[in-house]
Amino acid sequence: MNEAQKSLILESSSRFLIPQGVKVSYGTAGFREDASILSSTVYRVGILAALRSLKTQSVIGVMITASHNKVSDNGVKIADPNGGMLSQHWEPFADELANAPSSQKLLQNSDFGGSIQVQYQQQQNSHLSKPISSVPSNRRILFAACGINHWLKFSSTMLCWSRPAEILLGRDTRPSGEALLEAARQGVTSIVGAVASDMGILTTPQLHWMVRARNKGIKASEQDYFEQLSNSFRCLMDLIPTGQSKFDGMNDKLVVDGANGVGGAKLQILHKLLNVLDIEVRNSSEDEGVLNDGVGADYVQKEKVAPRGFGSKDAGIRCASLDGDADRLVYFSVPPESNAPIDLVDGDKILSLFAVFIREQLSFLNEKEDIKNIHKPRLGIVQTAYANGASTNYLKHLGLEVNFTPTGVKYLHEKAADFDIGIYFEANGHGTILFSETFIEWLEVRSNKLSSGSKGSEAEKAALRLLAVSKLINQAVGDALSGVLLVEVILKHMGWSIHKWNELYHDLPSRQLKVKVADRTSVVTANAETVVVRPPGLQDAINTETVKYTQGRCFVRPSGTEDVVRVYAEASTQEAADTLANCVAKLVDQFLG
Ligand SMILES: CC(=O)N[C@H]1[C@@H](OP(=O)(O)O)O[C@H](CO)[C@@H](O)[C@@H]1O
Ligand SMILES: [Mg+2]
Repeated sequence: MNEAQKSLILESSSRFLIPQGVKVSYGTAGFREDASILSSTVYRVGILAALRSLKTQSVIGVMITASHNKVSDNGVKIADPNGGMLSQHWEPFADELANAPSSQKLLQNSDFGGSIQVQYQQQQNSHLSKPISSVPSNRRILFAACGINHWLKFSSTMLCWSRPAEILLGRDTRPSGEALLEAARQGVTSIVGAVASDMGILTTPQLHWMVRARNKGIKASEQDYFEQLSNSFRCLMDLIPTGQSKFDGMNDKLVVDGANGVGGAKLQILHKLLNVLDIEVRNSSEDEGVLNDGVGADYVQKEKVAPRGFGSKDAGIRCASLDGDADRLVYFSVPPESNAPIDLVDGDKILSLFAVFIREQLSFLNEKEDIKNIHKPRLGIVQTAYANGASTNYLKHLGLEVNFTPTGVKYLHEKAADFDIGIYFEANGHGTILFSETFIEWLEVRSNKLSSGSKGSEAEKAALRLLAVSKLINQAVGDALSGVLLVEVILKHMGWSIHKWNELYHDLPSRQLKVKVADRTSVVTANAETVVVRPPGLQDAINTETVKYTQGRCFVRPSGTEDVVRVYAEASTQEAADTLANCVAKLVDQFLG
């Protein structure tokens, strides 16, 4: 590392001293802590993002948000070149940088130039080289993260990279966001030549969308985002079968809970642009309420109650709730009696609605004899063990391929990318539909052919609908705004009310509990977290309990975001699900307490 670079990092890092005794970890949602201790972490993530940008020679994103956490928390995560989550290989490096105890240590950990030299020497003297385990651990991580051939192209100083680092910065509405964004900016610009662009207050999915668009060389401003969503939405509206534009016994109105966060205000902008939907936004950041306090998708889904500002006056109206950074979405309807539980339409049911619609379009496309043997697009569904068993049964009965991954969007997203069309959702409402590049190309060719041969045919409309869905639904991450628009247009297409939609299947009663244990990492699971392999004996004990219940299913796993072991149980009645969950929670306590 040259002297100018060294002094730049030393000088800027002295403004962001690491708090004593705090150790942070880059989890499923990046770094998330009380906002008051985060500035050095965010500054260092800025450095990491610039290094990631140099390594990938692409635009990288940094989002300052703590999603559905309380307003005094904040967090930071990196968006990779494809708009997805930071590559898992780099997570340990994020931890090393964020936890480096001093500026000198930080300097060593950011020393790409040094790494290149070591790497280069190893390559040149491979018969003499030291075993990799003798290389300092931060360097080993870099080696794992970066292909050797790639490194060899560069000299020992990062100033020789062909394209300077470029980072897009975004934040949600938290009061701590502005200062933390400034910390991120200073981190980025402490790498020579790196450029940070402040994109302002955004939803998390907007920032991810912009990063993906920039790297694909397409228009990437917030206005472009709104235009792409509204144009593809209008296209889908125009393709609704005639005579299908009225809901089945339901008025047109949608009321959205914005969690007092960023999503409400952004939805208002979309709403104005669209001018065709009847949407009322409550709990917008412009209102009085506190972010995520008795509002938002996480609260509604976990507590199964209506958010603040909603009550029996809304009975019969279609309602939806976004989380604090608008990457989660659930629907619900409020009962006429004030203390009855709400009808929750969760991520599993949004997934099912999308699957029914996509499957219908694919069947229109496949109807034509001439393509039967040419290409059969593969539709794949991805869920986690938290998906309600009734949803999985429903999807399998439709003949769909259902896959399971561990909890965490990065796993679901990765699996969904294996298909021509991959639909993934967590029960909590985070999910999207991925279209492979080859499938999009195939669709474009096919819709062109159909428009010259059989214009106006169902097959042509199906191809156009699928193309519009691929533009409407965020291809980078789950996005509550594009999710709302897709749900709304599919309900119109089907002529379904929220009640009809909710009747697709009936959820099995379920219960989630948290158990505090001495060390949650002593629970090790396998098979997409459905089986405990350590401590020995715990899974057998869970099995013995679970078989006592009709339709019983139960699993435990250590949380990735809280210091607890989570217990999930399902059974044919609520009482049985509660009892099963409580018994298994006791077992967890006995084995690990
Ligand atoms: C049961 C549950 O809802 N788990 C959530 C929660 O993860 P845990 O690892 O369970 O703490 O936060 C993750 C990040 O937001 C989200 O992806 C996941 O679905
Ligand atoms: Mg969120």
